[in-house]
Amino acid sequence: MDLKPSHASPILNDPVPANKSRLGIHSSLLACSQQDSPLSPGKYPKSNSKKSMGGLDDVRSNGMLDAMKASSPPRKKSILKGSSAQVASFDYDIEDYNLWMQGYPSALEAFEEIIDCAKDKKIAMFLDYDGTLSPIVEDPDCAFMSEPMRKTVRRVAKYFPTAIISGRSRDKVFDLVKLTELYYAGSHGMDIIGPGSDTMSINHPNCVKSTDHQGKEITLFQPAREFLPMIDEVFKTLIDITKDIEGAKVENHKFCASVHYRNVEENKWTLIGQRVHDMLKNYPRLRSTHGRKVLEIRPVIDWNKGKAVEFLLESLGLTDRNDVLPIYIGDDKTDEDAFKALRESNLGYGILVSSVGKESNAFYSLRDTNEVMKFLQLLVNWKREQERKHGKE
Ligand SMILES: O=P(O)(O)OC[C@H]1O[C@H](O[C@H]2O[C@H](CO)[C@@H](O)[C@H](O)[C@H]2O)[C@H](O)[C@@H](O)[C@@H]1O
Repeated sequence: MDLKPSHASPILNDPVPANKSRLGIHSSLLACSQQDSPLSPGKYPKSNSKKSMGGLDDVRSNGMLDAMKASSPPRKKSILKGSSAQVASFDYDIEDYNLWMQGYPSALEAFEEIIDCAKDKKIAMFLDYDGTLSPIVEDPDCAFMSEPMRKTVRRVAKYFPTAIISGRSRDKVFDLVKLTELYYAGSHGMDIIGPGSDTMSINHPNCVKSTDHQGKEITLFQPAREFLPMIDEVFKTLIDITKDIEGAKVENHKFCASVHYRNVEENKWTLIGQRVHDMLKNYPRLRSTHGRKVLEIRPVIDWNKGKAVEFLLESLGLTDRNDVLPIYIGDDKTDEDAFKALRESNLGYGILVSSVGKESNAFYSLRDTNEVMKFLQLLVNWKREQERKHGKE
């Protein structure tokens, strides 16, 4: 089966990715799409705040402050209709949200549609960590995964090749997830361990041999290895330049570093942004991206979560096949690279975890981590039933 679209994909130029480019996908996936969204281009801009801040300084004039403000919407007490979480409601108009859902249908409600596409295929599951498997909390060190979620992910991995792709360091995310049956990609995919141990070529320039926690020999894929000393240096500098800003927190994720401002007074956000921006002037080979109330400092290399998905699929022997359906679930801007990779290759589905309407390259949505768990459980139950029918259980 031809996995390429029948015409040049408009995806890159399309400002309304979720509705328009649904039309550009391969027919096997298209058959599963039930509706096109009536949303108009630019309906959900990345930022709600005013664009021009008067050009007072770099951070304001280059839009960095806007992005910082928009990076996680303010919470509000009202509960969204049908929401499965007590805290998953935000300061957004509910009608607007429901309209948005027409372009990004709930993966729970569209479950039949999804498994219809999956029934003759091998699902490969890719999961983000923060905001997807664990709810967003104030302290990044306390972003624990619930036991029911862990049990669910373990079951998912029993039936489908499953990888976690996180902005955290590989070690940190493993410490939080604690499941040996998964593949792990840390530092936004710049540190991958997994199927590679058996199939990754050690001759690849970015592969290195190492040992895991149990002393077992493994192969790591680390395309930003040369940046290790630079990130260490930058981590120390970031601690230094934020030490007088109450609530700021800096994390070292080995191939990238994070500066959190979730617990910083909003009137200090510009200051943080400005200092990070100034520091980066000394590091032209680094750049900053925005996560949820976090600035992420990372190497300027052509690598991201989307490339990591492609790499893992290849390492798993799952590329150039028409019987594979990758599904990526994530909540953050950095997950958009993975959604985009799947959308552009017409290979599989991105599912955005969000309680607010925002433009995305995902196909479907889930409101919160509870809905993620429900979706994963449905997949496992469906797969078990399939295997039972085919006499495997
Ligand atoms: O790719 P991810 O696994 O989603 O990691 C992205 C960032 O996640 C963490 O920060 C976010 O979650 C924290 C805990 O809920 C929250 O306090 C913070 O505001 C969020 O930005 C992690 O600490 C970052 O280093 C990751 O880059």
